[in-house]
Amino acid sequence: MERERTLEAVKIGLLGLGTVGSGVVRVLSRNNEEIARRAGRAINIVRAATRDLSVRRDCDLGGIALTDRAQDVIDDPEIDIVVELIGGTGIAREMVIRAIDQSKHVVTANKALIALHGNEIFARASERGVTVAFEAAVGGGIPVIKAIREALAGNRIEWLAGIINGTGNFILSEMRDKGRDFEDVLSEAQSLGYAEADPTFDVEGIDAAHKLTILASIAFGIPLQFDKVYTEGITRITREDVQYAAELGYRIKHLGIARRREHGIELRVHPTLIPHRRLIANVDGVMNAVLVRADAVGPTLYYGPGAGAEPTASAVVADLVDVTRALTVDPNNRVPHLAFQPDALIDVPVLDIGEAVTAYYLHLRVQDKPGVLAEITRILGDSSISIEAVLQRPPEEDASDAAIVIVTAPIRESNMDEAIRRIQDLETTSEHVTRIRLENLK
Ligand SMILES: NC(=O)C1=CN([C@@H]2O[C@H](COP(=O)(O)OP(=O)(O)OC[C@H]3O[C@@H](n4cnc5c(N)ncnc54)[C@H](O)[C@@H]3O)[C@@H](O)[C@H]2O)C=CC1
Ligand SMILES: N[C@@H](CC=O)C(=O)O
Ligand code: NA
Repeated sequence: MERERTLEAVKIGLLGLGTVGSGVVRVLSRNNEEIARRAGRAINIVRAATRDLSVRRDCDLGGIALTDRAQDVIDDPEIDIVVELIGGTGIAREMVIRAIDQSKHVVTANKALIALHGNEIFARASERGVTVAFEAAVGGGIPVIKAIREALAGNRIEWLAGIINGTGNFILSEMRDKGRDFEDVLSEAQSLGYAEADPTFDVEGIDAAHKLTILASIAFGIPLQFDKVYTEGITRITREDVQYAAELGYRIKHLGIARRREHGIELRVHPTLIPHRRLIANVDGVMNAVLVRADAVGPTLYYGPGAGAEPTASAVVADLVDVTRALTVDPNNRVPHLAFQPDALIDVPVLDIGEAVTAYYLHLRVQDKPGVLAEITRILGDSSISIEAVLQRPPEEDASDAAIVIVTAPIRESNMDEAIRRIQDLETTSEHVTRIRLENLK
């Protein structure tokens, strides 16, 4: 009580008053007292920047001074902590570096910025003795960065797999459960504030790849390496594949997977079949989940809203509380940005996707003739690929070809590439073989 009365409020400068920025203003104002009791002093936003001053906002600004010049917020000598909620890697990067150079702490929700420029930003922050906190950058409101970085610090992490894009999971869930169209659900995700400014980042897997880059770094103690992530989005998933997967006992989810292997690390983002009984297969809508397998604790699962104004604000405000406590108690006693001490990061190679080992779902159309399946199984056998299940559909009325769906045992991706090439070359098969990776996640 004594401390709360004697310490001055921490002064925050906010960059961006869109979906997340407005959420932060609302949460900080509504829970002000509770937050001060946790942080040891009040946390007040005193100045905010937005690109267009005339736009209507979803929050009451109270006494917050407004500007359209982000640099004015940073250069204000009163500001202790800068919150970056503009997004992108242009002005956002410039402003974060400007804040660090003025020895100001930064809180950001910007995964693109951390994945692409985090190595540079954290090095600079460490030199200046400031913190750049980024809990909101992965899994929105789920405290997954904190969990991996702090609560699993006694473990050797073996792998993690996550549904880490709320927009994409919302689209897949609505398409499967309600038969809605892709474009229609995407528009709804945009109006709910879930999607990125450029929604191709969500649907082409780039946003998930940004997040996987960050998760892999804090899980394995490796530098951030976005350019090494193999990335596929959700745009080519068809209703038929969703149905066939269901008949075989699987759900299709868009996953980011980071796995430690003997000679390196797999980093991949793609649609994935998961047995329908797994908890993570039942994570729907805007919810995200990250499953982490570590040696001491075993499997742990982190679940919650992956996007949206207040869930994301929840993570931003938690970071503000953390930074405020560090300022108040002991500025030198900080958790390292990437969980491991900066000089202890190890540059373990990231494996090419051809070296990934996973099971597969294959869907192809074949001429309705005897012996076709035998030819396909021979080719798979030549590449040492075992078959676990087969679904055959008779041709639809008037059609001369029929669908075959095959589930294989785990195999190296390069073996599967070769087998698919040979299957596509057969005269009896249609040119395109759909391949979706399958993970048991045990
Ligand atoms: N929307 C969500 O659910 C989540 C978003 N994020 C991240 O949070 C960040 C912000 O996202 P949103 O709030 O959704 O974006 P938004 O587009 O709703 O808001 C961006 C804000 O930045 C302002 N802005 C743009 N350029 C500016 C400039 N030059 N100077 C000052 N202000 C400028 C805009 O006026 C707007 O107020 C992004 O990095 C995003 O990836 C992270 C987790 C969830
Ligand atoms: N566009 C992102 C927002 C949160 O990170 C998503 O949909 O997950
Ligand atoms: Na988070």
